[in-house]
Amino acid sequence: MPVEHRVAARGRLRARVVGVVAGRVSVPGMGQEGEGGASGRGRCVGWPALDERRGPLQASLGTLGQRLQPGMADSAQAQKLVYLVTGGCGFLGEHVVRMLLQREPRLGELRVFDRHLGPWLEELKTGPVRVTAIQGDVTEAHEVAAAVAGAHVVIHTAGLVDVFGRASPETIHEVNVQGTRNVIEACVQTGTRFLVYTSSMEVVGPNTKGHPFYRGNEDTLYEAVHRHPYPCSKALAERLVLEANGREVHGGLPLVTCALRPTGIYGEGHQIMRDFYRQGLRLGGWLFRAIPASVEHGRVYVGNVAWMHVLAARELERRAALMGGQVYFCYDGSPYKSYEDFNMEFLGPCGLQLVGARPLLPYWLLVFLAALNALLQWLLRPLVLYAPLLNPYTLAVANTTFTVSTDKAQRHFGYEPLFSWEDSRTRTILWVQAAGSSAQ
Ligand SMILES: NC(=O)C1=CN([C@@H]2O[C@H](COP(=O)(O)OP(=O)(O)OC[C@H]3O[C@@H](n4cnc5c(N)ncnc54)[C@H](O)[C@@H]3O)[C@@H](O)[C@H]2O)C=CC1
Ligand SMILES: C[C@@H](CO)CCC[C@@H](C)[C@H]1CC[C@H]2[C@@H]3[C@H](O)CC4=CC(=O)CC[C@]4(C)[C@H]3CC[C@]12C
Repeated sequence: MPVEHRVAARGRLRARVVGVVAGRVSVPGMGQEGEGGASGRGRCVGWPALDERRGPLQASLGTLGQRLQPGMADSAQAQKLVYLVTGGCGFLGEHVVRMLLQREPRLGELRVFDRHLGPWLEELKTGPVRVTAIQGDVTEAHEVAAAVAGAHVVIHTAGLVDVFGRASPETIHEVNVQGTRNVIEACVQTGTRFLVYTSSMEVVGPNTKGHPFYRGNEDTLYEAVHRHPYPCSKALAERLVLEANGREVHGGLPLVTCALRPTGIYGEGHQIMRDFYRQGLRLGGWLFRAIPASVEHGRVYVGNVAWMHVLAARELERRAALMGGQVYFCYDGSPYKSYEDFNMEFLGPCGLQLVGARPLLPYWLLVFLAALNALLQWLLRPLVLYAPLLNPYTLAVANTTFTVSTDKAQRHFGYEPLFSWEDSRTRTILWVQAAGSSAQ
């Protein structure tokens, strides 16, 4: 039976903590290189500047937890640490949570914060590490503060990933930008010193002009201009995180932050891959090529993205001067291919075929269909949510080369992919097969 625990502070209801093994929320106590970054400091057309929106976090810590000891002192290296993963029940978040439990020896308590808690969290509570499930919303500053209080490290993956028009631009901004601001302010107020933010390749591009980004790295010059609410929000949030590096947190020590920028993530739990599989099954085993095979789209395996988060979080203290305020693309040995050809690496062994060596429809017709979908979405909005995969934005992303080639994470914090391409491929195929058959 999960224990339900409500954390009260300042007389208000805080985030719901579900299943705290020992019924306790806070266990506090612990502690630039010139590389600039592939722009990402781009412009968001039609979006407000950072400071035009909400002010700083208002919530106080109230009675929550003990006061933090500043920093993780050398003498306390063996000390067990408290980690918080926001969005810990999402596609990437679940992998980060499991990776931490498997590969972080200093982990003493793992707080999993999400708007929607997954039932799989229950199975984690029998292990040696205390797993604290916290149902909360990153847009609620007091809920975030309650969850952060006493944590040594925050991995902030929570976000609204929507490029299909399901959510309003305001909601995307609220979750991705204000939510991130709340996380930063909570760190500052509680004395939490280490923050790893899950950014995105979308912070850089593809831009609105469709310029290719061909095997670029964090220093590649690129004109980052965004119009879509999702990349705009990720770019603004990333900037907040990087600018917060060096801020004094409660206790007097500096906040150390970095941002990881995955390209398109794939692997177990990837819903769009599963949707393509089901669509192929419905079409009798066929998928139809829409994008030229020559357009390269960057992809990275979820297990390696999770591993990169764990390593970055671990090394942030020791290598604060080098890593603080830095951005890192997420990369591994996944091959450079078009979006559709890459998907076929998994869908092919599951019995699907991609028809056509070249796109079956002329590009202008795809542009027309994407625009039609956008129009239908707008017309139908008062009645029903129409949000197909194809729209002008997704077409532009899928049809513009964007791949990375870098070793910055290896140089800065010793990252090597944990999973080879063969492992990543096999794991993903097994998951697609299982996810597909469970849908039958
Ligand atoms: N999926 C991809 O290909 C890529 C994702 N990313 C980033 O990685 C992060 C994770 O993305 P995914 O795992 O793919 O998405 P996801 O949708 O599977 O996971 C996001 C999680 O955040 C939670 N969440 C959303 N709004 C929340 C709120 N207001 N309060 C608390 N929790 C909230 C959701 O419930 C979900 O569990 C996001 O920040 C996204 O921008 C970056 C690059 C590529
Ligand atoms: C034109 C269609 C023909 O089959 C294919 C449409 C595919 C699109 C739905 C995807 C193509 C590229 C994807 C995006 C990309 O991987 C980068 C992303 C990074 C993120 O941070 C979030 C997800 C995404 C925007 C991802 C979303 C789906 C695509 C647009």
